[in-house]
Amino acid sequence: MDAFQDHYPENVAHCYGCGRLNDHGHQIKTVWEGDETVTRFTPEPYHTSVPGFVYGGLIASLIDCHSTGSAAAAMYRAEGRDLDSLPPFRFVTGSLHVDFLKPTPIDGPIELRGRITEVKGRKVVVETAVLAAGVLTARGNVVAIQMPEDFGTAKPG
Ligand SMILES: CCCCCCCCCCCCCC(=O)SCCNC(=O)CCNC(=O)[C@H](O)C(C)(C)COP(=O)(O)OP(=O)(O)OC[C@H]1O[C@@H](n2cnc3c(N)ncnc32)[C@H](O)[C@@H]1OP(=O)(O)O
Repeated sequence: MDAFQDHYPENVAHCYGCGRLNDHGHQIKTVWEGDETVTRFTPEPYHTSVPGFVYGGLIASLIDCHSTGSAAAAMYRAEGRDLDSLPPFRFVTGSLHVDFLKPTPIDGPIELRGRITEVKGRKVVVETAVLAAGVLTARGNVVAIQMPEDFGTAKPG
């Protein structure tokens, strides 16, 4: 099955976390499983924090891009639109909160399971459970905001 990220327009497909065109990035892939969004990622040995465990910044990064992708997919779903239909929905991170509940073992795949808890205007809130071998090790809460037309061009105020 195609992942959400396979449908990102080329000009937003370079993100370090989720861009399919970023050779150095994580290139995560997220799909619907019922009402949950799911990303599976296998960490490399160099993603270490304490030996044997995953670096927390990687977990935050995975939650971040899993959530922005989930937000876009949720908005398409809410409008009954195909992921390739135009104009495309693009979401950036307004807020990223992570609770690290337990060390995450590095020796196997990590699963992120997201639930959409709010869709309002340009905002989508995604809650994500991070599991390693079925054990909940972290929880994320992301407020994703539809990218403004002038993103990156507004002058600092
Ligand atoms: C399938 C195809 C999909 C394509 C997708 C490709 C994506 C690829 C990209 C991948 C990216 C990967 C990920 C990355 O790395 S994204 C890179 C990291 N993120 C950024 O650089 C974002 C920088 N910030 C901004 O540009 C602006 O501040 C944004 C756009 C976020 C909001 O500024 P804007 O002026 O536009 O917003 P608004 O004031 O009209 O508010 C609108 C609503 O939002 C609510 N709000 C705002 N901020 C926050 C906050 N911090 N916490 C909680 N809520 C917040 C606000 O209360 C309001 O809600 P409500 O009052 O209506 O309820």
